[in-house]
Amino acid sequence: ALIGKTHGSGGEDLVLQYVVNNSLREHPVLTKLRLRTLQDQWSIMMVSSDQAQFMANLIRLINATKAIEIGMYTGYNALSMALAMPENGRVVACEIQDSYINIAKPFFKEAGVQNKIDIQHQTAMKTLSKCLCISHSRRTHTKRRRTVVTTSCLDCDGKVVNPAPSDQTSQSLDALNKKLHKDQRIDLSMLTVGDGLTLAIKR
Ligand SMILES: C[S@@+](CC[C@H](N)C(=O)[O-])C[C@H]1O[C@@H](n2cnc3c(N)ncnc32)[C@H](O)[C@@H]1O
Repeated sequence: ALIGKTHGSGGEDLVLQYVVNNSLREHPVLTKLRLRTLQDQWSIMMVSSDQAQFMANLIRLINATKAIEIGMYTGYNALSMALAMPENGRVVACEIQDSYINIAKPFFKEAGVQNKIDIQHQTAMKTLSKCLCISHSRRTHTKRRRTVVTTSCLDCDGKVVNPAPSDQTSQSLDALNKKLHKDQRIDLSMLTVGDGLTLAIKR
């Protein structure tokens, strides 16, 4: 089965199939988690494996020791990032649905990274306000580190390209993409991997 996904041609995308066949290196526990997640009726929400691998490599590249996962679902991306981090690395992962958290937990344990993932069963707003508040108060004491914010930018079916007036999700995503494009405080890249990935790098 095709592991990557795109907004459009999906399983018929031979180039994507080639990319996945020739670059994916999936940890065995990630494979198990992916197969478990595919049994869920909302598995379309899962991050694509090639996108998660890219984010893990980004973590290695900038030696990140902190990541915040907003909406972890069954935890594929959170686990992938935790595996890419050193022992002192921490992924704060929030999720509002406890059924998804319950799926994720045994896989985090099996991969031996449960101590690196701080699961927060609460809304993104609560997690973000807590994390950003802490990082702001620490900024005066520590050396400035590179901050990379990544967001999903295309949604899984590409509706953001021409969002219907009634489609609030795609309208909001489109508004965010346009806002980031104008924001001179960041360097920006929008990638078409998975459901689309924006890299916003604080200047
Ligand atoms: C697209 S899925 C995320 C996929 C996930 N990153 C992965 O690795 O497969 C979005 C998730 O966000 C959760 N969610 C939605 N609204 C939320 C909120 N306000 N706060 C926290 N989580 C939320 C949903 O329950 C869902 O599990």
